[in-house]
Amino acid sequence: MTTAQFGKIDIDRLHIQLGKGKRRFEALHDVSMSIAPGEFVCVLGPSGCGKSTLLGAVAGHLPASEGSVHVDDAAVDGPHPDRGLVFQHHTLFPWKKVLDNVAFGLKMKGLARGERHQRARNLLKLVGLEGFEHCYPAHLSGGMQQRVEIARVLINHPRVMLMDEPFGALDAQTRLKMQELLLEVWAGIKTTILFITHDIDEALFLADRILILSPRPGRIIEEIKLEFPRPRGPELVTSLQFTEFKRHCLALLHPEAKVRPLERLSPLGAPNLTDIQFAI
Ligand SMILES: Nc1ncnc2c1ncn2[C@@H]1O[C@H](COP(=O)(O)OP(=O)(O)OP(=O)(O)O)[C@@H](O)[C@H]1O
Repeated sequence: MTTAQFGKIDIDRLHIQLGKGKRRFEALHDVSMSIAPGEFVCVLGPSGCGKSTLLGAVAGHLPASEGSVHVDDAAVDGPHPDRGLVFQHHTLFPWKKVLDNVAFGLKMKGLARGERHQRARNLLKLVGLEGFEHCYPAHLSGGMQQRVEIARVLINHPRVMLMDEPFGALDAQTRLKMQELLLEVWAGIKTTILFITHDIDEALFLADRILILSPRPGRIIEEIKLEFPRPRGPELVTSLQFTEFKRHCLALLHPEAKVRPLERLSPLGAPNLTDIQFAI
């Protein structure tokens, strides 16, 4: 596993207002956080709380109303290929073959055809799509299209990957496979990942740290550090610690369910059964 040098994100007292005139409202309120190079951070929060807005601010698509966003100490003031975006719905060019979709970023940089195709092939291998270089996106499954998306972003060697519910449209089994694939790829390249999801299990499985946002206007209400050992596999989701953390997240995100948050999450590797008194 490599150690990342780049991809530090600093968000300082960020406020974002959206809409115009009387419809103007605050989407994010006083959000501050720092993400270390190579860290995997997931953001969870209720629908409409501003998760995509936060991602949009780091991407440079949405200006701060107050506060700032820095990546590697440079102020974010617009989009940059150093910050790659992956969405739920793919943005592949339907008229281009897989290889040309992935190589597109390098074409923009002026690299020769042979070089860009070679790099695209390497990345397609990394995401398990060797042999599909000459297919058109429409001939691939949803999971395969998301693999192409990931390769397409990785070809720019981004310092930061911004992922907005990238697996939200996939069936449960494909989603799990994609999560494992993403962890494998990330372990190799160690780019910083900021990942938005609605799915508590997904966040717990993937992240080093989870940030939970309040309902609109979004602000950080809790930060959960996860030290589940890596590499992580499907058995993790059935462990006692995983369940504890899941119940804790549920309590914060779905107060109507009256799941009580744990006062103290038991330390990883040392489950304490007396902690599992989830009064409902
Ligand atoms: N361009 C815009 N103009 C006005 N309102 C907007 C705009 N974009 C988003 N909103 C509103 O801002 C709020 C935050 O939106 P955002 O998409 O960031 O939330 P989210 O947490 O990602 O939601 P979801 O989980 O449902 O995708 C929502 O209430 C949304 O309706």
